[in-house]
Amino acid sequence: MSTFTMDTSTSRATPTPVPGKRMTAPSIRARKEKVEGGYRTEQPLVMLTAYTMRMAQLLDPHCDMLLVGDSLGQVIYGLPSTIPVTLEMMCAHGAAVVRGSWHSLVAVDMPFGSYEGSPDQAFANASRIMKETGCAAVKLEGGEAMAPTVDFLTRRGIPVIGHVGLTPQAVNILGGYGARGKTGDEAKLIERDALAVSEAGAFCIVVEGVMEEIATTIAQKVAAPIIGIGASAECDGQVLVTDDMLGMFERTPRFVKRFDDLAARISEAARTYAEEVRGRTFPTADQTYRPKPRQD
Ligand SMILES: Nc1nc(=O)c2c([nH]1)NC[C@@H]1CN(c3ccc(C(=O)N[C@@H](CCC(=O)O)C(=O)O)cc3)CN21
Ligand SMILES: CC(C)C(=O)C(=O)O
Ligand SMILES: [Mg+2]
Repeated sequence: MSTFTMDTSTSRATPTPVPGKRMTAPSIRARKEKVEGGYRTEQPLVMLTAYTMRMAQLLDPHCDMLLVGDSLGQVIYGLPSTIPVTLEMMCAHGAAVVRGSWHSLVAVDMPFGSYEGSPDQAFANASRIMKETGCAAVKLEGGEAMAPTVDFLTRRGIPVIGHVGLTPQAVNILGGYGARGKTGDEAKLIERDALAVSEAGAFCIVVEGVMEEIATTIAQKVAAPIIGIGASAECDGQVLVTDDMLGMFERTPRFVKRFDDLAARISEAARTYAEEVRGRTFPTADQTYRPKPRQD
């Protein structure tokens, strides 16, 4: 069954729109229910990162949400951290991912420096991201300090995903990418951050690189679904960087499971191609334009 049609007016491969089928911020939020003693999620939420149209097409049917992560700084652009990532990069890749998806909610990371200054700055840049990409939500890093900004955006029509625990844009403050919440005091701060962002209106929260105990507490206490990355199975959903999960990266954090070894497969394909070009065994007649033999 073909899921795509070619939109000839733009010559772009675009998904056939299915009205009303795309996941929405309220539908994600509603996956978590109030029960006695806290909150729980029946079926875990599935999120992966995507940066390109074609990858979005392939991942979209299997996910609830696609995240255009600022990890594209490292993954796509070879930058040393997410700090140098620009609004222009996020908009370009965000638009590509929206064009390649029709089912998953697409969220775009707000890059470092585009939202921390004030709620006004955050609104100006988040609305630009939504207008230029067609995404349904933005994600921003930070806890209590960002709660007023999360509140400001959500009251003005912008669904927000929070991100607490290991927040990579704060790498220069944290001093590295080590797991967070190893002391009781730090654990309390991360819990307060998640609660503050949830109460400010975030429809879900990414919790990254924290001890399992914290994830257990937060998942139970916080109304917004908790999407974990390196935060144990106690979360309401999981996210990974797609390139990590496909085995495209040499060195990956401990929390990554490799579901494939694409790096090895790509190297092998390139090696075979080079061998055949050099040995003149590619191209063959099948890949060569020749006049058709006459039919009469
Ligand atoms: N490819 C990729 N995957 C990610 O998960 C990711 C990015 N890029 N870029 C943005 C942030 C940065 N993240 C990172 C980066 C490194 C580690 C890491 O090296 N962790 C080590 C422990 C490091 C330490 O203790 O200092 C580990 O073994 O888990 C973890 C998360 C998560 N995000
Ligand atoms: C790892 C996820 C949560 C992220 O923020 C990113 O890909 O930038
Ligand atoms: Mg990010």
